[in-house]
Amino acid sequence: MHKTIRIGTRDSKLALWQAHTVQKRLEDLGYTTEIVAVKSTGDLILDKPLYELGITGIFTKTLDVAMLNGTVDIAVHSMKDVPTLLPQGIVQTAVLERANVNDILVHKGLDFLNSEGTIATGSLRRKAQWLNKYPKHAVVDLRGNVITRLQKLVDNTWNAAVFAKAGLERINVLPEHYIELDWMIPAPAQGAMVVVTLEKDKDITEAVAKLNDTPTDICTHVEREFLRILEAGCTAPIGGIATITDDTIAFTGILLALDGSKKLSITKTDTLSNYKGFGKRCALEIIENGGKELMDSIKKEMNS
Ligand SMILES: NCc1[nH]cc(CCC(=O)O)c1CC(=O)O
Repeated sequence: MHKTIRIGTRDSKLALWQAHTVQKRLEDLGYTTEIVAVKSTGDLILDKPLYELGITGIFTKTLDVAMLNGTVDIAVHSMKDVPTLLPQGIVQTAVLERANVNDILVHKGLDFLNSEGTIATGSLRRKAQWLNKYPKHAVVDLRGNVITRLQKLVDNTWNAAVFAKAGLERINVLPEHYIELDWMIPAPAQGAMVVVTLEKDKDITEAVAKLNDTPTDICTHVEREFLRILEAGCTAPIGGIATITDDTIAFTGILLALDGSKKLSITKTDTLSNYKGFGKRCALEIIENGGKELMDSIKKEMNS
């Protein structure tokens, strides 16, 4: 293949780091590439919580359009920002080996943990899990790219804010004062990067497929299947993490009330070769055990 592969990416520092990582991997395989950075709607609207914007795929839509218009050949995304159903004509081609999956708390001292305090996050999942564990705390909204959010934490009186560790590590801004939130269940596919291609571009799809890491592909498949079945197109506080040990795949998934007052969780294992449908089986078990009612009340509250 002689064509230059045009790599579409958002223009945040984290997105560019991820695109450059994919670029290097493709060039190591002998392909010629070029980075094309675009601003996405999700980065332009900073004053509203993400879940109020009412658009799924707010971070990915601009790049989807660029691909379908033929402005770029492939796009690199943080996989957790990608809607579980891709637009017609766009296919998931490679999931890169996953980095750290955990959330961390960046803080100004931890005394508040056992009393009252305020933490900042724009994520329904993080907010609900935080309030479930610390019902006396307040949670305020925090939007913007990683650097903006770190700066807002410095500029405000909040005690702490939650971040994906992978995001801070990648752009080398992990602060000194942080703790691992090993009890918090991450977003499905957190810490994984995905490369999407146009289904009709057989040569490019074949080239990009060489970057796929099978274990990460399988774990994120299970996590996103759990998400897709549970949420059915609506955003909700949902977390999910799968891990592989030898021939076994383990999954933990959660669904919470928006205010953290209810939490449904599931932990299950299966043989690795049964991974297809495993996420769905876990989601159906949650739905049967009170998840349906909880999802209905979340949808009602979000639409009111
Ligand atoms: N929602 C924004 C977003 N998308 C991906 C990452 C970090 C990298 C990752 O989790 O893959 C972040 C920042 C964060 O959640 O703190």
